[in-house]
Amino acid sequence: MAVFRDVDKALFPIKHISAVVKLFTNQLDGSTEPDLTLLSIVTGLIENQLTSRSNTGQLSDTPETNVLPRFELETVESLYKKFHFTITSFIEPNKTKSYASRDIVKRVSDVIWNSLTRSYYKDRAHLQSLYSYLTGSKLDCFGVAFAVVAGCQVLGYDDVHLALSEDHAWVVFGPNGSETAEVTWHGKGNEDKRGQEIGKGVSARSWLYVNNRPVVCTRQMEVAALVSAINPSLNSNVDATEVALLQQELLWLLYDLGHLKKYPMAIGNLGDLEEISPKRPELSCSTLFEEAIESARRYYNNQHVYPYTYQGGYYFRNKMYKEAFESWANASDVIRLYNYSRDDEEIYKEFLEIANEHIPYIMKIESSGFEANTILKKPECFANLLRFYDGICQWEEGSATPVLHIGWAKPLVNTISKFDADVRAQVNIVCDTLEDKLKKNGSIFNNNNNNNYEKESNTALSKSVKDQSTSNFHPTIEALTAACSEKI
Ligand SMILES: FC(F)(F)Cc1cc2c(N3CCN(c4nnc(C(F)(F)F)s4)CC3)ncnc2s1
Repeated sequence: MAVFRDVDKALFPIKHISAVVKLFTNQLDGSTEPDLTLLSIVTGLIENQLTSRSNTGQLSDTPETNVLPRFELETVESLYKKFHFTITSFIEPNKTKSYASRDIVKRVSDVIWNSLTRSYYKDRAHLQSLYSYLTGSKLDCFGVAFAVVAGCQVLGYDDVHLALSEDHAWVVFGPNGSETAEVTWHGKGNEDKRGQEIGKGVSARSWLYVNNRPVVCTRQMEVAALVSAINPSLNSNVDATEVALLQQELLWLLYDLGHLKKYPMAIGNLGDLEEISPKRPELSCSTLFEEAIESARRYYNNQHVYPYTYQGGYYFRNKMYKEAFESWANASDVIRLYNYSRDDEEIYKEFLEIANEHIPYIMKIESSGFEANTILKKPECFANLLRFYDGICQWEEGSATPVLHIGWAKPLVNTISKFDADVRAQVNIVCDTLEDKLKKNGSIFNNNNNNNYEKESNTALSKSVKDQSTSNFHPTIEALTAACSEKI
C-alpha cells in the first residue's frame, strides 16, 4: 500500500501550523499527485481537535497562535489504512490503468453511502473531511463527493475528478472528463440521483447546475476544495484562530502555485479571510474579490453568482453602499438568465437577505442622517437598484416556481420611493416597443418554451444611465417606475 514518503513522515509529530503547510508544499511539488486521503485526514484531525469542546481551554493561553497539540504519524497512518482497506475490500484496484466506468463510480459512491451513520444532522459543521468519515461515519453533501474522488484515487482511477457548482458537487470521469455522475445528495427531502448523468431534466436551467459551467477540478484544485471546506467555527460566533490561520496559509500556498486561478469561490474565501486578518497587504481583499469575478467571467461565462455577492458583502460591511448596489445588480444580471427551481433555495435566500435586509438597512441609514453625499441623490444608485430588482423579476419569469411574494413588495416599493423624483427622472428608461423586441429576439412565438426569448433579451441598463440606452424591464419594474414618475 502506498505508505507515506519519508519527506512527509519527517514532519511528524506535527506541532506547528508551518509543518502542515510544509506537508501540503511537499504534496504539491509536482513530483506525484497530491494524496487527497492523507491531506483530508490531516486537516480534518486538526480541525476537529481544535474546534471540539474538549480542548478549548488548553491552547488559548499559548503566546504564539501557531502552536498545535501534537498530531502523531501513527494516528494519521491508522486512519489512512482504514480508508484504504474500506475501499479496496469492496472494489478491485485499477490494474489496467483504464478509465473509470459509471459502474465503478457508482460502486465507490455506494461504499461511502452505505457506511454512513443511518440518520444524523447533515448540515452540522465539521462533517466535510475523511477524518469525520473514518471516526464518526458522518459526511455532509460535499464530503461524500470528495470521499468518492479520494476513493477513486486510492483505486488508481486518476480520471475521476470533482465537479463543483455553487451549491452542489458531482464527479466527471472518462476520456477528457466527458462523463458526469451524481454521487451525493442535495438539499432536504430530495431523492438522491446517484449514478445518473448531470442536468438532463428541467434542472438543466437551474442555478444549482450553473448552466453546465461547473468548476471541474484537477487534483490540485481538489486540494483547494478540501482547504476551502475547512471550517474554523468553534460555534456560530467564534472561530478557532489556529484553524482559520491554517486555512489562510494553505489558500495562499495554493494561490501562489496558481491552483486557484479557475476557482472563484476559493479566491472569495481567501478574500473573506484577508478582510478579517490581512497577511498580504500588497494584495488587498477587494483585489481578491475582483479576481474572483474576473475568473468567473473568463472561465465560466459569467454564470456564477457568488463572486458578486462576495464583493457586495464586502462593500456592505465597509459602508461602501454605492459599490454594493453595483455588485448586487451584477449578481442579479447573472441570475436573471436562470429558471428558479426548488433546488435553488440557497441562492434564493441570498437574494432575499440582500433585498429585504441589507438594502432596507442601507435606506434607513441613508435617509435618517444628514448624509451630504447620500446615495439617495445618485441616479446610478437608483439605476443599479432597478437592475437588481429587474433581474430577480426576470429570474421568476418562465420558472415553474414563483420567486416573489408580498413580503418582497413592501421593501421594494419603500426603497424606490426613497429616491426623489428629480433623481429618478435622470434615469432614462426607454423601453423597446414589441416590434423592436421581435427584431432583436426573433419571433415571439418561440417563447412557448417558458419565455426563452425573454431570457435572451439583454437589459441594456448596465450601460451608463445618462445615455439614451434602451432596456427591457420586467413589467413589474416598469409599472413601479411608471407609478413613481406619475407621482412627480
Ligand atoms: F460542493 C458544494 F456542494 F459544497 C458546493 C461548493 C461550495 C463551495 C464554497 N463555498 C460556498 C459558498 N460560500 C460563500 N460564502 N460567502 C458567500 C457570499 F455570499 F458572500 F458570496 S458564498 C462559502 C464557500 N467554497 C469553495 N468551494 C465550494 S464547492
